[in-house]
Amino acid sequence: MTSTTVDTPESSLSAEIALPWLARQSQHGKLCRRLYLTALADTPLAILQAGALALLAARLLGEGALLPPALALITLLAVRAGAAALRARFTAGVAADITCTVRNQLAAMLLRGRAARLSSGEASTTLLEQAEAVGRYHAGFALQRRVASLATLLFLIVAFATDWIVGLIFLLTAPLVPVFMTLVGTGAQQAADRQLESLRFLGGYFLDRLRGILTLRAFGREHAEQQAVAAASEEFRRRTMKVLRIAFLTSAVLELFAALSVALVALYVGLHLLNLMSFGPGQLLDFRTGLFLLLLAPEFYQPLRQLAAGYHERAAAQSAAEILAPLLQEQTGEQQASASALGSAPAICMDTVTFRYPDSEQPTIIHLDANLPAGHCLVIRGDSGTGKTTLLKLIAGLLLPDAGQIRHDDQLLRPLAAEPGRLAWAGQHPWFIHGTVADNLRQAAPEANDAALHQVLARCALSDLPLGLDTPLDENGGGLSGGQGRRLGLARALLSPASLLLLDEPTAELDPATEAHIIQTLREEKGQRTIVIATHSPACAALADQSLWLGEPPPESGGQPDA
Ligand SMILES: Nc1ncnc2c1ncn2[C@@H]1O[C@H](COP(=O)(O)OP(=O)(O)OP(=O)(O)O)[C@@H](O)[C@H]1O
Repeated sequence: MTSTTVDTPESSLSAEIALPWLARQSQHGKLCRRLYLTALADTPLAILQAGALALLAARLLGEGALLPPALALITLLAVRAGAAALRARFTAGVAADITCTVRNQLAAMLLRGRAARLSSGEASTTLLEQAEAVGRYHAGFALQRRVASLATLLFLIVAFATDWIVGLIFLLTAPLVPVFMTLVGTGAQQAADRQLESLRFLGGYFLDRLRGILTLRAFGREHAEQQAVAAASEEFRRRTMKVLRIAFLTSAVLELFAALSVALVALYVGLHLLNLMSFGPGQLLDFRTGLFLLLLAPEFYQPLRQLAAGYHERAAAQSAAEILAPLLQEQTGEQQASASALGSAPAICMDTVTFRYPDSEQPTIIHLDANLPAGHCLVIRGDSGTGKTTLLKLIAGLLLPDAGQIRHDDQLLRPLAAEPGRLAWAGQHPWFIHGTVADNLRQAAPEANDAALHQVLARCALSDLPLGLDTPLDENGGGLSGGQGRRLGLARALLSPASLLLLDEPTAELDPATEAHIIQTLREEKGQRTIVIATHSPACAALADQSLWLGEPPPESGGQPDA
């Protein structure tokens, strides 16, 4: 059997393992099987079609009824066209299914904040382009590789059974395809890697500039940035063209191989039919058999040509898998660690927790220990940049410690998505949906009635909003002042039924009267929920049942952290 499996020397083992692993996540195994069967069905249909056409031509030139081979030919053509249409449909279905599965898993991972190492642009490129490359690879090249192996074997059996010299021509020329693909493999992979790198850069760069467009205008940088985006786009175009050039070159050279091989078979058959050659089984060759072999030749190379045409899909998917596989495997590990949901207010235990951002040389949190009983309030203090927000994210499970453990109620921290509503977060820069104040509050409690919404607004000193619950908001909180936006974020957290509240600077930039109002609200929450607050405010710090200093301890604490 002529194997068409291609493994370039630079193949990364992790990527090769990851690609089938990703495909197995797909729920639609049935669709994959149907695709495989319709793809396989083409080979026997092609052989029968060549046989029927040769018989019809022989009868046209000689004797015999024309109707049976003509009917058989028409039926085979129709069945083959139907199988091809079904195959195209199943291919699209399988590719979409795998892409969707990969996207869902990535999205879940992003929602849980496991993408600290990915910029927004990279994350969007990963979600859109790379997930699609993996889907295309599994429905295209990976499947065609298996189909081409079996089809090649079947054609060889038929060719050897009909005329061993034609069988030998097929056998000797078929390996040219995998050999050539191996030769172009290194170049194709490098080009695909560079294209992907360029796309990721362009995605991140463009998104960042779009976000900061007002700032860029304020500093008169629009033109310079426009040129920089154009340069990045041009680089991406150049790299894409290189990938396409390799893809076209591969296809063109393989077309040439296939044409030469078909010509060789035609020469052999023609010389024998004209009695210009007198060796091998060809001496006994009649017109019908000769035509059958001639028609079989292009069909023999067809699956291999299709394989070669999709070779760049493999390079693109392999580049994508290098990035996707570690992310998704990390997620599986987390899923296995997850267990049952927590009940009411959790106790929190931090055991020698250490955390370092991937880009930083020094850890932000080093060997941190703390024990917070259920329903208590922990206040985290420290100078700016000492890691208060980072610690809140660690407690939320949005970041994972590099060493040590964080436990909620003696159980290892579970992913947020596994227990929606377990905790509520009010950050320094709350995110809002485009809608009204009521729409945003109901993100936390969809069933809450207007009275409950008014009550929570009052508790957060927001009773005087111009249009009350109908005040319109945009994504950045436009429609409210910065302080009102932060308090609305707090109101949303308080409205949720979460048993753990994580609050980042809830009283920052408030006048003393409003701060006292908010502190009173938070005091009322103590006991019912476990609360962790990061703050610079001494008044807010008075809420603490326990406090934790990050960085240099203040002089009044006697030089000791007061955890
Ligand atoms: N995504 C990130 N990647 C790399 N470093 C980060 C990231 N986020 C924060 N840092 C760094 O980690 C350190 C702690 O940041 P963090 O936001 O936790 O500080 P903080 O104590 O909450 O500060 P502040 O009081 O100003 O809000 C800072 O030095 C910051 O530059």
